[in-house]
Amino acid sequence: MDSSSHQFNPRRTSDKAHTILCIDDESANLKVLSSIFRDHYTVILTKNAEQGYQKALEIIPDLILLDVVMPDENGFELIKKIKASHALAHIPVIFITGLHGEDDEAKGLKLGACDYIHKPFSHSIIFARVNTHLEIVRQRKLLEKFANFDSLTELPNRRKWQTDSHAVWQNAMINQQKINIGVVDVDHFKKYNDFYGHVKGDIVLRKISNAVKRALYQYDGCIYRCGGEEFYFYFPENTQILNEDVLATCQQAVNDLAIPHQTSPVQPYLTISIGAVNHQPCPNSQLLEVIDAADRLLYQAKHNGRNRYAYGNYSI
Ligand SMILES: Nc1nc2c(ncn2[C@@H]2O[C@H](COP(=O)(O)OP(=O)(O)OP(=O)(O)O)[C@@H](O)[C@H]2O)c(=O)[nH]1
Repeated sequence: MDSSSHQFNPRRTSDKAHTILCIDDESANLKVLSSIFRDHYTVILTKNAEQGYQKALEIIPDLILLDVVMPDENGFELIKKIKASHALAHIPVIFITGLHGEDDEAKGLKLGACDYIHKPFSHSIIFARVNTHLEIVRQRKLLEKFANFDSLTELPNRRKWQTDSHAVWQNAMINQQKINIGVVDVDHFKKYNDFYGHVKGDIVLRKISNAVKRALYQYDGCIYRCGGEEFYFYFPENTQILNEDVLATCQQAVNDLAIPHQTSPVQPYLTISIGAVNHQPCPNSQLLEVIDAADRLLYQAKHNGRNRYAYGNYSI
């Protein structure tokens, strides 16, 4: 390895917001890698494949620098495990190795590595290459954020609901756990917009969604913006508190904001209505039917005067 300086201007990814996991059995190599990157990134060092794999699962790094020749399990075996893991497959892996053969390099790239760097390496070149891959990571994260989050409320959006709710559903089915699924809707929001204007409407939508989010988080619940002023949520069955109390907490969190709504026939402040069901997912039940049931209960809550929740069990 040469010791040429790597003190050139790092790009936007150099704010220590990223974590690099280095896996190499040679302490001297780990030391050099650490010295190259530690001023710009969080660097985690591990000395063998198993330790590296466990650490990767624990911290989910942004990039992995991986040696090939190591005792016990080599880097080629480890990358297969990484690429087969749902949690780790997306992480870019760069081989740093003394194996210079064309076949080895081709094998490493075919196994899913995004780059293959020969030892001895230039400090400035490895730094530049890692920077390039971390820039791609940064852009991928940004894209994921745009795709999965609502820009107004910063809540996860309908697309994210579709993936998360499916996972929550499957998990509840496997663990024989009941879940609560519901719909929140702001009361007389059209009247609010008409009277106060859409800009204020946007601001209060953000306040309301944040209040419900904070309330639900206490109970491991999560809320998603799935329509204009309509939000879907779930929270697991909780042995410490009645499910209906969770709904009452959400309701109260919005009432406590005391956002004036002069033209509301319900209260002189903004309120929400909630429809929610308790359900044990099973192979014969479907998420869409459960949401429909929650929606019917929401309608009931609206019909019965708003600023309330309607809750029930849903079984098939
Ligand atoms: N400011 C703002 N308004 C929104 C947004 N999305 C939807 N809305 C408004 O939300 C209102 C929803 O109106 P309706 O569906 O008639 O429902 P509502 O007036 O809340 O009445 P109920 O639901 O029956 O209590 C409409 O005026 C939409 O324009 C948004 O992002 N910002």
